[in-house]
Amino acid sequence: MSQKTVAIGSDHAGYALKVVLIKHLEERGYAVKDVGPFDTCSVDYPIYAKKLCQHVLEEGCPGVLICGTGIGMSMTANHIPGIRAALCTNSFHARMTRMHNDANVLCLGERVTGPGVAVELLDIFLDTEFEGGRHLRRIELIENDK
Ligand SMILES: O=C(CO)[C@H](O)[C@H](O)[C@H](O)COP(=O)(O)O
Repeated sequence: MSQKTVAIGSDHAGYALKVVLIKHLEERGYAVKDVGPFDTCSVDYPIYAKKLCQHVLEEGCPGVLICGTGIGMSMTANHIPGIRAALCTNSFHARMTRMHNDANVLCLGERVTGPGVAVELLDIFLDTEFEGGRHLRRIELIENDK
Protein backbone atom coordinates (compact mmCIF):
# COMPACT_ATOMS: atom_id res chain seq x y z
CA MET A 1 0.00 0.00 0.00
CA SER A 2 1.35 3.45 -0.87
CA GLN A 3 2.23 5.79 1.99
CA LYS A 4 -0.39 8.42 2.77
CA THR A 5 0.72 11.96 1.94
CA VAL A 6 0.00 15.27 3.63
CA ALA A 7 1.00 18.55 1.95
CA ILE A 8 2.12 21.42 4.15
CA GLY A 9 3.16 25.04 3.66
CA SER A 10 3.69 28.18 5.68
CA ASP A 11 5.10 31.66 5.61
CA HIS A 12 7.90 32.92 7.87
CA ALA A 13 5.41 33.42 10.73
CA GLY A 14 4.31 29.80 10.52
CA TYR A 15 7.65 28.19 9.81
CA ALA A 16 8.50 27.02 13.36
CA LEU A 17 5.12 25.37 13.83
CA LYS A 18 5.43 23.76 10.40
CA VAL A 19 8.67 22.08 11.51
CA VAL A 20 6.89 20.65 14.57
CA LEU A 21 3.98 19.36 12.50
CA ILE A 22 6.21 17.78 9.85
CA LYS A 23 8.06 15.84 12.57
CA HIS A 24 4.75 14.68 14.01
CA LEU A 25 3.41 13.63 10.61
CA GLU A 26 6.55 11.66 9.83
CA GLU A 27 6.36 9.94 13.22
CA ARG A 28 2.80 8.94 12.29
CA GLY A 29 4.06 7.40 9.06
CA TYR A 30 2.89 10.04 6.60
CA ALA A 31 4.88 11.13 3.58
CA VAL A 32 5.09 14.93 3.78
CA LYS A 33 5.18 17.27 0.80
CA ASP A 34 6.56 20.59 2.06
CA VAL A 35 5.87 23.35 -0.48
CA GLY A 36 8.05 25.79 1.46
CA PRO A 37 9.44 28.10 2.58
CA PHE A 38 12.54 26.39 3.95
CA ASP A 39 13.76 29.09 6.33
CA THR A 40 12.37 32.02 8.32
CA CYS A 41 13.11 34.78 5.80
CA SER A 42 10.09 37.01 5.34
CA VAL A 43 7.83 35.83 2.50
CA ASP A 44 4.32 36.50 1.22
CA TYR A 45 1.79 33.93 2.40
CA PRO A 46 -0.39 33.89 -0.79
CA ILE A 47 2.52 32.42 -2.76
CA TYR A 48 2.70 29.39 -0.49
CA ALA A 49 -1.06 29.06 -0.04
CA LYS A 50 -1.46 28.80 -3.82
CA LYS A 51 1.39 26.28 -4.17
CA LEU A 52 -0.10 24.11 -1.43
CA CYS A 53 -3.61 24.21 -2.87
CA GLN A 54 -2.37 23.29 -6.33
CA HIS A 55 -0.69 20.24 -4.84
CA VAL A 56 -3.81 19.28 -2.86
CA LEU A 57 -5.97 19.48 -5.98
CA GLU A 58 -3.51 17.55 -8.15
CA GLU A 59 -2.78 14.80 -5.62
CA GLY A 60 -6.08 14.62 -3.74
CA CYS A 61 -4.26 14.72 -0.41
CA PRO A 62 -5.07 16.80 2.68
CA GLY A 63 -3.17 20.06 3.16
CA VAL A 64 -2.02 22.20 6.09
CA LEU A 65 -1.26 25.93 5.87
CA ILE A 66 0.27 27.96 8.68
CA CYS A 67 0.85 31.70 8.95
CA GLY A 68 0.88 34.04 11.92
CA THR A 69 -2.88 34.09 12.41
CA GLY A 70 -4.01 31.50 9.86
CA ILE A 71 -6.32 34.15 8.41
CA GLY A 72 -4.34 35.18 5.34
CA MET A 73 -3.74 31.54 4.43
CA SER A 74 -7.43 30.67 4.75
CA MET A 75 -8.53 33.73 2.76
CA THR A 76 -6.18 32.85 -0.08
CA ALA A 77 -6.94 29.13 -0.10
CA ASN A 78 -10.70 29.68 -0.17
CA HIS A 79 -10.36 31.70 -3.38
CA ILE A 80 -9.36 28.53 -5.19
CA PRO A 81 -12.18 26.34 -6.60
CA GLY A 82 -12.16 22.89 -5.04
CA ILE A 83 -10.42 24.03 -1.88
CA ARG A 84 -12.34 24.10 1.39
CA ALA A 85 -9.94 25.58 3.91
CA ALA A 86 -10.80 25.81 7.60
CA LEU A 87 -9.03 28.00 10.13
CA CYS A 88 -9.23 26.00 13.35
CA THR A 89 -8.35 27.01 16.89
CA ASN A 90 -10.03 24.24 18.86
CA SER A 91 -10.87 20.55 18.58
CA PHE A 92 -14.55 21.17 17.83
CA HIS A 93 -13.58 23.25 14.79
CA ALA A 94 -11.21 20.56 13.56
CA ARG A 95 -13.72 17.73 14.00
CA MET A 96 -16.76 19.53 12.60
CA THR A 97 -15.01 20.93 9.57
CA ARG A 98 -14.18 17.39 8.51
CA MET A 99 -17.58 15.91 9.43
CA HIS A 100 -19.75 18.67 7.94
CA ASN A 101 -17.58 20.69 5.51
CA ASP A 102 -15.26 17.98 4.13
CA ALA A 103 -12.47 20.52 4.52
CA ASN A 104 -9.37 19.56 2.56
CA VAL A 105 -7.03 22.21 3.99
CA LEU A 106 -6.42 22.90 7.68
CA CYS A 107 -5.24 26.44 8.47
CA LEU A 108 -3.45 27.26 11.70
CA GLY A 109 -2.00 30.41 13.26
CA GLU A 110 1.39 29.96 14.90
CA ARG A 111 0.92 33.24 16.80
CA VAL A 112 -2.46 32.03 18.07
CA THR A 113 -2.22 28.27 18.65
CA GLY A 114 0.56 26.56 20.60
CA PRO A 115 2.32 23.46 19.28
CA GLY A 116 0.56 20.99 21.59
CA VAL A 117 -2.90 22.10 20.55
CA ALA A 118 -1.83 22.36 16.91
CA VAL A 119 -0.71 18.71 16.89
CA GLU A 120 -4.04 17.69 18.44
CA LEU A 121 -5.98 19.68 15.81
CA LEU A 122 -3.94 18.11 13.02
CA ASP A 123 -4.59 14.59 14.31
CA ILE A 124 -8.33 15.23 14.59
CA PHE A 125 -8.39 16.75 11.11
CA LEU A 126 -6.66 13.74 9.59
CA ASP A 127 -8.58 11.10 11.54
CA THR A 128 -12.15 12.39 11.12
CA GLU A 129 -14.31 11.27 8.19
CA PHE A 130 -16.80 13.39 6.22
CA GLU A 131 -20.39 12.44 7.10
CA GLY A 132 -21.82 13.03 3.61
CA GLY A 133 -25.64 13.08 3.30
CA ARG A 134 -27.15 16.55 3.68
CA HIS A 135 -23.64 17.97 4.11
CA LEU A 136 -22.66 16.86 0.60
CA ARG A 137 -25.53 18.90 -0.86
CA ARG A 138 -24.36 21.92 1.08
CA ILE A 139 -20.72 21.75 0.10
CA GLU A 140 -21.79 21.29 -3.54
CA LEU A 141 -23.76 24.51 -3.21
CA ILE A 142 -20.57 26.39 -2.24
CA GLU A 143 -19.28 26.18 -5.80
CA ASN A 144 -22.60 25.89 -7.58
CA ASP A 145 -23.97 29.06 -9.22
CA LYS A 146 -27.62 28.04 -8.69
O1 LIG B 1 -0.93 36.07 9.74
C1 LIG B 1 -0.66 36.31 8.61
C2 LIG B 1 -1.62 36.82 7.63
O2 LIG B 1 -2.91 36.55 8.03
C3 LIG B 1 0.67 36.10 8.11
O3 LIG B 1 1.45 35.29 8.99
C4 LIG B 1 1.47 37.27 7.82
O4 LIG B 1 2.70 36.77 7.51
C5 LIG B 1 1.62 38.19 8.95
O5 LIG B 1 0.80 39.25 8.64
C6 LIG B 1 3.09 38.48 9.03
O6 LIG B 1 3.42 39.70 9.56
P1 LIG B 1 4.93 40.11 9.61
O7 LIG B 1 4.93 41.34 10.45
O8 LIG B 1 5.36 40.37 8.18
O9 LIG B 1 5.74 38.98 10.19
